[in-house]
Amino acid sequence: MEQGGKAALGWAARDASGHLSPYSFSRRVQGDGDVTIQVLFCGLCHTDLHVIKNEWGNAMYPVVPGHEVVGVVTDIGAGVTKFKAGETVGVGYFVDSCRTCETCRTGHESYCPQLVPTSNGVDLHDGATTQGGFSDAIIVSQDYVVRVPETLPLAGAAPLLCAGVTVFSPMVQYGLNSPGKHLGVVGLGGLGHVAVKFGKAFGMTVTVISTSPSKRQEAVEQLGADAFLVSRDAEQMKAAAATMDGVIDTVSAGHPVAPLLELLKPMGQMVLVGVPAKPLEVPAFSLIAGGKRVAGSAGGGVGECQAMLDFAAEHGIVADVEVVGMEYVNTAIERLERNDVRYRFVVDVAGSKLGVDDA
Ligand SMILES: NC(=O)c1ccc[n+]([C@@H]2O[C@H](COP(=O)([O-])OP(=O)(O)OC[C@H]3O[C@@H](n4cnc5c(N)ncnc54)[C@H](O)[C@@H]3O)[C@@H](O)[C@H]2O)c1
Ligand SMILES: [Zn+2]
Ligand SMILES: [Zn+2]
Repeated sequence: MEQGGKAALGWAARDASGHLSPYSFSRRVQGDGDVTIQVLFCGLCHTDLHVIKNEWGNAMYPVVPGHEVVGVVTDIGAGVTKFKAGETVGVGYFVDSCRTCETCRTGHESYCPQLVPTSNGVDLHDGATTQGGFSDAIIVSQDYVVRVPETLPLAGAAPLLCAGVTVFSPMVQYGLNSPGKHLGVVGLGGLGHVAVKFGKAFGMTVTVISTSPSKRQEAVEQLGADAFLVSRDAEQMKAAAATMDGVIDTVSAGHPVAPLLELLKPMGQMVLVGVPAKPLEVPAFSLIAGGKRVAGSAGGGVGECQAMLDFAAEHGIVADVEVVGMEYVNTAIERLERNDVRYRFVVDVAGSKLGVDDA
């Protein structure tokens, strides 16, 4: 903990149990170009779950999760021109990057080799572990903060900061945003349900591919999907073979990829955004026959995130959320783990008593 830091309160994971508890810690002092943000709402992304349970082997405990932050600017440092106190803003998966590499210079900051994740990252200023949005306030350089359009409900907007831009960015990059094209969305969770909404707003035909037949009705009737395929039903999958221009795969655990590649038209594009801990099996033949393409995609740049929020506001898109208090977060984590959420938990951080260090 650096000297002279700003006292902060949050909830942290101390070990791989998946359990969070109150944590008092210190944030860096607001510097030139920084904004101080009081956290209002913060979404619970499956990435938080992977990290706090150390499923990717990179947890630096204690970890305060949370990278789908909506808050209000309470203070600004010298030289801040983009934001004023009182404005509603968002912070997503990362809070800093090198600013000079090719990806930073071209607006693809999420691919910077020195990317600083909002939570469980290493602050370029002082080497401290970054602590995320499950806390009272966060201090971020203005260059990594976005404006939340006034018309968006705040709790529903929070998941857009990660889930939203993570699906929006590759959809735009791979041309999966043109009317009339057919998009497959695999996994109907936090990322997947927002992908369906963006796909429909782009004027596409959207098919959800899921292991849970029970999600059919909600996918079609509530989210507006055009069709629903049960991935374990070989006949349904066969009937849909070679019909899709793109498939976006949001699944968080190991699963067969070859049957999904069959859904693509020749030269179709699959985009992996889900991050199962173990490698996926991609048979060469499934790619070569039909000249299919598989890409990965991580988050999106700051400019893309702003464009996504503006598009969401224009089309009235927010995530479907279950808003909970911080005292419920451990139950929320357990429920997320068993896929029992429609479709994102969002913690009402400002409305919760964050408590004091119990360690
Ligand atoms: N690429 C990125 O930048 C990025 C950003 C955010 C999240 N992620 C990753 O994306 C994944 C999804 O995140 P989320 O927040 O939407 O999670 P989520 O838990 O809300 O949704 C995951 C979905 O996958 C489904 N699923 C889980 N196991 C499955 C299996 N074995 N077979 C088929 N379906 C299965 C679930 O039913 C659920 O619908 C996670 O791995 C997360 O870490 C990546
Ligand atoms: Zn995330
Ligand atoms: Zn960089």
